[in-house]
Amino acid sequence: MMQAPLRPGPPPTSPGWRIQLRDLRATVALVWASSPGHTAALLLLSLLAAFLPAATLWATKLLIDGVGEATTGRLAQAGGYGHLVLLLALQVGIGALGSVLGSLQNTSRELLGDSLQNLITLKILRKAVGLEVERFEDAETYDSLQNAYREVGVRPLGVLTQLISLAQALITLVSIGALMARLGPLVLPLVLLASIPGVIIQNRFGAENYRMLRRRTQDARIQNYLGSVLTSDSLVKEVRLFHFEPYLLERWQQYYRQFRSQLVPLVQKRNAWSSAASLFSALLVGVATLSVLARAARGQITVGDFSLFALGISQVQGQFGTLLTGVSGVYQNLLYIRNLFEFLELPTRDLDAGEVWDAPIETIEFQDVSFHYPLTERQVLNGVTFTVHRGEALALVGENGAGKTTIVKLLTRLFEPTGGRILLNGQDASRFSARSVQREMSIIFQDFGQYQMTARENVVLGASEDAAVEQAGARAGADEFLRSLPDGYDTMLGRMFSGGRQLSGGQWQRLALARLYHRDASVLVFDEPTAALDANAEFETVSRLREQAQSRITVIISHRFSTVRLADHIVVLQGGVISESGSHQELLARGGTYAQLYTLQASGYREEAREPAGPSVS
Ligand SMILES: Nc1ncnc2c1ncn2[C@@H]1O[C@H](COP(=O)(O)OP(=O)(O)OP(=O)(O)O)[C@@H](O)[C@H]1O
Repeated sequence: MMQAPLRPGPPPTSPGWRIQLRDLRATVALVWASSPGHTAALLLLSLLAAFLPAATLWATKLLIDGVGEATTGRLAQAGGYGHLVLLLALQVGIGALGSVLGSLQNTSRELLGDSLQNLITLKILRKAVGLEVERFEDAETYDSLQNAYREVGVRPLGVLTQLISLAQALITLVSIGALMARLGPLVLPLVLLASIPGVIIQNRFGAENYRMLRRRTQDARIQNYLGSVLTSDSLVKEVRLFHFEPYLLERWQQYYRQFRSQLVPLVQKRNAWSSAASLFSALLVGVATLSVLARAARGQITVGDFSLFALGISQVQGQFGTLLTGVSGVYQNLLYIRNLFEFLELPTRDLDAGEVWDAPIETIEFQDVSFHYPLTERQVLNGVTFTVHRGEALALVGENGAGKTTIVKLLTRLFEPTGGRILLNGQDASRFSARSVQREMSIIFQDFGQYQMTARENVVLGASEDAAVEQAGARAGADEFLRSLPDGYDTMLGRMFSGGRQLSGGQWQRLALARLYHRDASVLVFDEPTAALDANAEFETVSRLREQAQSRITVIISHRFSTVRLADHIVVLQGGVISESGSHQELLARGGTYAQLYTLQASGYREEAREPAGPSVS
């Protein structure tokens, strides 16, 4: 059965002409900015080349007329043999000039395309850096990013090339048209008319193709995801073990079949209409040829004139087609480029806006903080109030989805509260720039990064290097295994690149801890710090953490009560509301949720310890 897409794709959009005009200007400016020299060169060379077809036709006509005279014994009238050779040289010269111009044009276009691709990719990456973290959890942003990337390579250069082709076609058409006008008043209009149906068909189906692709964006993303699950190194074990492959493959194919069912009628219809247009065109060209033949029969034109007509038809049709499709091609390219601009126009957050915070954080105070994620209504935090001082460890406890990580996201200024205030050393945090506050914080997230880079890069993350790298490694209990790697801290990690050493889950986590310690921050945040560590390692890590937290504020999120109990202050969250708070002893004495959960987990350990046959906790 066909699976419904997760969400419907974005509707096809046709921006108004004002937007199109603005995009056109922006595109030309973008191309120019990427390489002014190559853009100017391409423009000049193309305009020069636009005169060549007419020049070739005229030279050919003169040569054929000359040859005609010569072969009928009137060489002297043709200007003599020398003149014929001169005409031939002219024709060959024009051809040679055409090749030189063409080659220079190609060079400029290729280099311009490369600079442009680089500039746009850089713009996209810079944009992504400035986007709100929330955007990355939003499917639409992903679509937008994917659409933007798809357009990087060809579209903007396509617009410029088409604009140049338009000018080029106009020049060529006017110059050849002037030559053809000599063959009778009807010839040129008939030949031009013959080009119109083909162009109309091309436009109509081009627009339909665009709409189909845009509708498909979301499906293509799901299909890509399915493919990536099938080829992922981190998922391969689970996928094999659960025999997930047939289902994934089938779904992947379903998306393809759905796309195919739209593609087939489109291709068939387009080709049927195209052949009808060709027939019509051939008919009109036939009529035009008849009128020229009639003139020839009356002796009103020369053989050269007829050759001009015969060779000129395809030129005129080609250039007229370029002229008509050029306009719609620019229009269509601009539709695609809108995807790029849509992404580049997404609002960014200025992380440096506000006063600069440059002191250690001594107290953090949540005052009646509430929060709902952007684009959602549901309050995930409600009236959250607590204070934590330097030297203290705060633990956040609660079931999945209670709001623990959200508190951390607010604390670390990835998001701003929608209600209430967060005070740092008694001052409203929102006054200060997010980046300057973040400098005082170090964090290890539940889903911390495993960067496919060297161990050293994993620890310093671009910060200037010093001896503190090894110190941080030692504090995280990672120094020993990192030193034992082939190149020590400079060993490439992960499987993605050749020569990379894969670490175990616990080792990666220790490396992330080293990263956390490496930043000399006054607030340390541990979101599930010990999830991938064994019991010994957990005890070691948590004890070390307590030792090192004396002059800092430590915030710990954990489901393990053995970790939580070490905190000075424990906040229990239920559905985004604090249900109780206090020290471990206070909460136990209170006999509330915390006490119940603690007793439950502790009894689990005791049971296991008593029962030798049961699973051991090692
Ligand atoms: N980006 C988001 N957009 C909308 N809702 C979100 C987003 N992230 C989290 N939520 C919702 O906010 C609530 C709190 O999530 P949060 O991640 O803070 O929980 P948690 O207590 O850390 O859970 P866990 O123990 O599973 O990590 C959940 O109901 C979750 O569905």
